[in-house]
Amino acid sequence: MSKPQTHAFQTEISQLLDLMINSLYSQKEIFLRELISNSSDAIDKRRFEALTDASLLNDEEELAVTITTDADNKTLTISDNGIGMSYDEVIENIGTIARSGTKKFVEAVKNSNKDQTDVSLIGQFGVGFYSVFMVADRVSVLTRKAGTDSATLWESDGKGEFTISEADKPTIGTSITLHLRDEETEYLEDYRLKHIIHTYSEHISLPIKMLGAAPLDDEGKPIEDGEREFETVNSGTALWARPKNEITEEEYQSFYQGLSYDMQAPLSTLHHKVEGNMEYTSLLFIPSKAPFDMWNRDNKKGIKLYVRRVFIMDDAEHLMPNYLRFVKGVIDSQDLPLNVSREILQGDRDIQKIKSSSVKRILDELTKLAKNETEKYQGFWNEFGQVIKEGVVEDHANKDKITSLLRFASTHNSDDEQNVSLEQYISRMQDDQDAIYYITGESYKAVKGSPHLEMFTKKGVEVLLLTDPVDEWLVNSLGEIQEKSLKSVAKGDLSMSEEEKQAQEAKKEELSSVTDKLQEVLSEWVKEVRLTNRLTESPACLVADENDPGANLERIMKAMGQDAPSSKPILEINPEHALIKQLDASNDSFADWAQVLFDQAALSEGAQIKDPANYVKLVNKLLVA
Ligand SMILES: Nc1ncnc2c1ncn2[C@@H]1O[C@H](COP(=O)(O)OP(=O)(O)OP(=O)(O)O)[C@@H](O)[C@H]1O
Repeated sequence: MSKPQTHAFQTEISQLLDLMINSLYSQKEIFLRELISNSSDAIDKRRFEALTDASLLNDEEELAVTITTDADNKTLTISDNGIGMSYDEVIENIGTIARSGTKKFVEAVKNSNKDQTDVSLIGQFGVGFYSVFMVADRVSVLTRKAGTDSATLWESDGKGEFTISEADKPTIGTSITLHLRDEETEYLEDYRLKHIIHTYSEHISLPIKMLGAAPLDDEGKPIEDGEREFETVNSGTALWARPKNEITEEEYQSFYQGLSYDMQAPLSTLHHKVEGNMEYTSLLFIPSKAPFDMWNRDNKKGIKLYVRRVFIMDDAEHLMPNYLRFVKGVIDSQDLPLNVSREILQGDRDIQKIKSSSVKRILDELTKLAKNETEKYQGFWNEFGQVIKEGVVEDHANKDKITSLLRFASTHNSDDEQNVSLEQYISRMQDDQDAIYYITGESYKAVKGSPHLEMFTKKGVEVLLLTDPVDEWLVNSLGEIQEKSLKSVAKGDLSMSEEEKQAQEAKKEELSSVTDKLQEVLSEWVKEVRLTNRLTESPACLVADENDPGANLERIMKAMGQDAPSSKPILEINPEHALIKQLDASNDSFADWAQVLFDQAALSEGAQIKDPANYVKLVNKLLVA
């Protein structure tokens, strides 16, 4: 047998271990949940691989997680008969390759208070195994991969290095032994361990076994040396397979926590058993709070696929659309073949049907909440609204339903809460109003103060205030709602009454020398200069041509590192403003005034000006003139 080899932990893992050992003080018990969850994954994998290679599983063997303690040596051992790891896999999986979540986790813990939020991050970031160093000062992993004869022993005190060597192990699977710190011996107590298992791992669909009590003699006293038998301490069954009316709220909640690591109760629980041509069970949860990684569109989705109670795969992307990536749950099919692959799922008609029914259930539930429990729905919208908006673009079949779920901030309200539905907006529209008006921009403050709103405010016309990046795509995808189209207040022409048109024509004549000259000196920056009917207080504003992308979309595209087709805006001037009235095309400083006017118009809609230093110079020059 070869000599043990010593390896250094990868830097990020070292940092993580340092945090585990020195900074995390609360809820240390979750290390057990992490190990049980890894064991359960490993057993699922063995069962799955045995579907194509029957030699990997022997019918008599009961797949289980076993927990034993040794009080004299202060050790706790968690064993499973899962898939196991080869020598190379051990090196890779524990110690060498940091998961993508590791760095983020280290940063998140460093930035947070030392309270329980620290620890609740562990599961979410997928850095589970290393949590053992919160309670142990030495850990050994003995593992043998299914289908092989050789085993591997990994050992470490968590301080920078680990050793690895070839070893003997009579059975397939993994045993992890924790040498508990002196102050952590509570994890040798059966009642404590059972309590943790009930709290966190009750619904793992595998038996978790511990030694039962000593047998009793004829007088009912425990026989000290009597042989103790292993007993299953969790319910060990698939919760979703049980009849709905036999499942308590607490059971649903603890199952949800096992799936999501979210300590809060879910907003809604949807449990359905579908029978008939296609049989399946779905248990879906809508969380109350957004997970930290919701914005990562490549991230795992929360649906686990089972076939006849056999776990097939996690993050089954074909079961939930992207915009519902926050939904967690299980779908268990009676009909799919056990060897179903991702490729097969992609084109499978039954899967499509399961997916569309699941989406319908979730959207119906949200519609119900929006109608009957507005406060609860508002809480949901505040957490997940931005993601739901993606649905309008992504899911044409359900566009109407999703549209009715949308909520926006509006000039009708005095704060930035997104709580106005399109239906409400339409019900408040003025008699002669032909469009749903909106403005997009970087922040609530920027759009609320935008000069583009001046005339709308004066006329009492409501404008939706859109500041989420996705809104730009949303407004383009929405189309007509109750025969009303959406119109940006910062694009194209605004409709005018006959009277207004005539008044503007007259002014146009009067100011033609000014507009022509402005057009000439600003030709590098603007497409056109024209009189406005949008402004009441400001001298000028920039608008985009009807079919141009607009300043906000260009800004967002640039921020995303994409090439934004840049288009020149139209400068609109307010003939009633003193500054415009004073403009004299024959004045020597006309070009300076024109530049200041243009830059101001950009600034007031929250955009950046191209040459700020020049702007300051020009303003100062004009101030002292
Ligand atoms: N009991 C085990 N049997 C087989 N492989 C294991 C076992 N425990 C851990 N591993 C391997 O080590 C890897 C790292 O485990 P770790 O708990 O750090 O992260 P993870 O399980 O991938 O993420 P998460 O904690 O989010 O589930 C696992 O992905 C798995 O490949």
